[in-house]
Amino acid sequence: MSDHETIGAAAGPGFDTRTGLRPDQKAEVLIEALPWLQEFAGALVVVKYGGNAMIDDDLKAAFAQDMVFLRQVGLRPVVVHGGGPQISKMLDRVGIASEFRGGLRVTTPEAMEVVRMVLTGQVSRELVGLVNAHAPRAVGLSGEDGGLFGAVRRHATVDGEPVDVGLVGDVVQVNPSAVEDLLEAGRIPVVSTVAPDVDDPTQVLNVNADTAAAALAVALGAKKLIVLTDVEGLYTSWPDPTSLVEQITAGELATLLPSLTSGMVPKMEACLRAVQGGVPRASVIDGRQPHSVLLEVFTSRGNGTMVVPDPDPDPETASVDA
Ligand SMILES: Nc1ncnc2c1ncn2[C@@H]1O[C@H](COP(=O)(O)OP(=O)(O)O)[C@@H](O)[C@H]1O
Ligand SMILES: CC(=O)N[C@@H](CCC(=O)OP(=O)(O)O)C(=O)O
Repeated sequence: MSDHETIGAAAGPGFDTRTGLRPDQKAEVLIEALPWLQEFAGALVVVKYGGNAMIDDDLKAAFAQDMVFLRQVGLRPVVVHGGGPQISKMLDRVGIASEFRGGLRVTTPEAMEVVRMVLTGQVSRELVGLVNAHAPRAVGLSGEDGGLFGAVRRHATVDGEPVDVGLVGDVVQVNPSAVEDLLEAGRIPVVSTVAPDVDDPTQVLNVNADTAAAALAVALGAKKLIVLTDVEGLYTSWPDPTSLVEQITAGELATLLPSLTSGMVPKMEACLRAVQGGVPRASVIDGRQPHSVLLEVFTSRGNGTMVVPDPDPDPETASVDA
């Protein structure tokens, strides 16, 4: 008899040796989801899946299963994926060094070819395949498809000084109809973040995936933006574990932003832009936790850091916080 079977025999009839839960505990987990299933019925949720959270095959498969679960229970998930580490690995293989300034990859024309190839030809394909292993719903598209994104060259600054980051873009136009058509057809769109330059549409630009996810969430009128990364959330004084932030208002985040560094800058800027653009909630969660998206959407505690709008100064029109 295995350890689990021994525990199961002691725990009584109906004990699930696979999950380690008694029937009443299982029922409790399902019932906890009920108010959230009601709250999110039909909701459009943009989920940004960062390359650093694609750590192993089991985690990626669990993420794909979560997307199918969301769609199956009536939400409308849209995946925007990153792939920073995967791009760096491929650049290394072809002998091109990776350099970041202000959290953005310095993108030469040679690097841009690799960025486009890895995002649309490798990372997107893998995610689409993993989702479709559960249900044939995923369709991959990039910012180039159906006029989804238009971008302008980013004029980046570091410590107030202008820096040249090359072929890096900021999304300034979103035509979400291609994504909406897919959602209407019951699909799960999987979006890669390369975008044509609006000033020269034959030129594609490398858009940070956090930034693109925020622009898409605003354009689609999403109910929530969820950003998966490889830390628990935002720390006000990184890496002090006691400084993890559970909830922060847009105003507080705007004040904190100048003190943030590296990958957290585009991530928190994206959450701020999303909330300022009308998305009611933007959360940064730990993608290293299997099924972190399900836990975020369907449990009372959620996890990570949630960015919320500033409180309404007029108590007459202020709504009760969900
Ligand atoms: N204040 C902070 N709070 C949390 N993480 C931070 C902070 N400052 C820097 N980081 C770093 O930012 C990283 C996440 O950004 P990034 O590597 O770009 O992730 P992703 O690939 O998910 O977009 C974390 O792994 C952490 O090392
Ligand atoms: C301009 C810029 O930095 N683009 C990113 C695009 C991919 C991305 O954002 O991936 P993550 O979400 O995994 O970081 C890059 O080249 O790495």
